[in-house]
Amino acid sequence: MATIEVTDLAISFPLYHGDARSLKKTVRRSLDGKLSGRFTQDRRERVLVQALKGVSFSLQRGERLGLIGGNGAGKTTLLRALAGIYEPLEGQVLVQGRIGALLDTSLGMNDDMSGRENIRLRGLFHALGEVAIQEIERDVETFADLGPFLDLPIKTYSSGMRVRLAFGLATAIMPQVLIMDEWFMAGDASFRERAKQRMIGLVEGAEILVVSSHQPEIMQEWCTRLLWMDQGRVRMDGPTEDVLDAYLSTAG
Ligand SMILES: Nc1ncnc2c1ncn2[C@@H]1O[C@H](COP(=O)(O)OP(=O)(O)OP(=O)(O)O)[C@@H](O)[C@H]1O
Repeated sequence: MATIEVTDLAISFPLYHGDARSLKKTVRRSLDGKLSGRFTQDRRERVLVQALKGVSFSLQRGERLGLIGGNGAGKTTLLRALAGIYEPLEGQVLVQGRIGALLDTSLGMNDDMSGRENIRLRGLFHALGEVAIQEIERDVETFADLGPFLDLPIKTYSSGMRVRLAFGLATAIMPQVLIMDEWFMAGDASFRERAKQRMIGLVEGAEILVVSSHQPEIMQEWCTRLLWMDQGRVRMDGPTEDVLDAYLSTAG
């Protein structure tokens, strides 16, 4: 059964810079000699940006969680930590269930191969047999609706075409936990409607969705619960309408 358990998660990034000493000085000067809550230093005196700090929550089967918050709040870092791309510096991320991550359209794709070849490659990666691979190929072909482009190298695709293929693929081999950036809900209205139908199918199968978005309408449409991220911390966690009301009233 799919579950997510995040406990006291902290992630930070060292600030490498051409002139690290002057960067450190600038940070220090601007903070009146002290490092603020968002910046720390490690033992090697490198300046670190605290992308996430003290983040805890758990998700059960069937929950659709939205991440909201301003620029740099930590949403992308949290999605990447859930997908296993970033290792926690402190705390724990426990994800049970097969993960599908829609964070980057080039993730797991070979640019020189055609859409069809990429579909087959994904099937082989998941150790599927020929019959199952053919089924996925038909399914993604119909969903992505790329016409003759399906047999051309994906480096010839527009960004919207890549999204269609990546979305189709990630949802064809059913993940139990779907982790997604709002970028993937881009595309024309008819694609969004079909993507929504497919997502509803996934979530109604009692799996978990975690999605990041700046758009309140997307949150209302897709999520049952919101996590409001602010400066790398969870500012509020609750039902979509409650958190959205509080967030929008602060944003003014
Ligand atoms: N690879 C990186 N190197 C250094 N700092 C980073 C890196 N990735 C993120 N950060 C920092 O971590 C913090 C959180 O960034 P993150 O991208 O998670 O925010 P976000 O909420 O997704 O923002 P946005 O809505 O603008 O995309 C920011 O202060 C950012 O500068």
